[in-house]
Amino acid sequence: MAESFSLQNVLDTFKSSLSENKEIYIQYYIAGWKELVSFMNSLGTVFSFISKDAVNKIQILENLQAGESGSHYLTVQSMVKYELENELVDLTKRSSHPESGCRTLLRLHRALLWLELFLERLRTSTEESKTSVMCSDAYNESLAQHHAWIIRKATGVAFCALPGRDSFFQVMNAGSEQEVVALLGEALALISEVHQITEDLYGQNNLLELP
Ligand SMILES: CCCCCCCC/C=C\CCCCCCCC(=O)N[C@@H](COP(=O)(O)O)[C@H](O)/C=C/CCCCCCCCCCCCC
Repeated sequence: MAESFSLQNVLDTFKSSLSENKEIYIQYYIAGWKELVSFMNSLGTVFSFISKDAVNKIQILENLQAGESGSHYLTVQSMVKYELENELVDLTKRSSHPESGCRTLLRLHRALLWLELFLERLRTSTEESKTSVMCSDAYNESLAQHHAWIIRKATGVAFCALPGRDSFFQVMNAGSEQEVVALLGEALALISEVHQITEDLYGQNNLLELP
């Protein structure tokens, strides 16, 4: 398991991603994902195909931030405005802008819903609950509808290799079970807020189905 991983770190980075006026700083949003990916890497090579895709998407966003138009990629709101005003988003099929920031962040945004559903299941789970079941139920309610059959199959296999509930509670590094449950509640409120702000922004701009 990743030694330095803690749920508090994830909570802190997502907290930093929200500005006073509820804009989302891409740098911290990405940092939250990096924490999660480092945890996933510690679970074994069966998860490599998932973490490679997440890392690839994080890298695309980091490249945009480091590029000559980087100042427009400060927040999700400024990115959406800039890319739409400058016609930098493929809206109906992938063509001239296959790796726009809007499209790339949408994939992570959908995965954030999976995370929210999974953590909520963990929070309310009992000793008998199976992480593989919680994880695949959350996946089926969120990301699965956006994935091809082959990805759904591979993902199902990977879920079977997940460690048990006790290991998850330990790796969160948040103390006793009651403390973990309390911290999960706090993290969930924040993740849900970040998700909802992005969902509303993308919905208002018809960006929720970007190819
Ligand atoms: C104590 C905390 C517990 C929670 C720890 C969670 C750690 C999760 C870390 C990272 C999650 C990975 C995020 C994956 C992003 C996937 C984006 C995506 O949907 N990509 C697909 C579409 O992209 P395009 O082809 O349109 O560019 C792509 O096809 C996907 C390929 C790989 C499979 C993605 C499966 C995602 C499953 C998410 C569950 C992860 C389970 C990890 C369990 C710890």
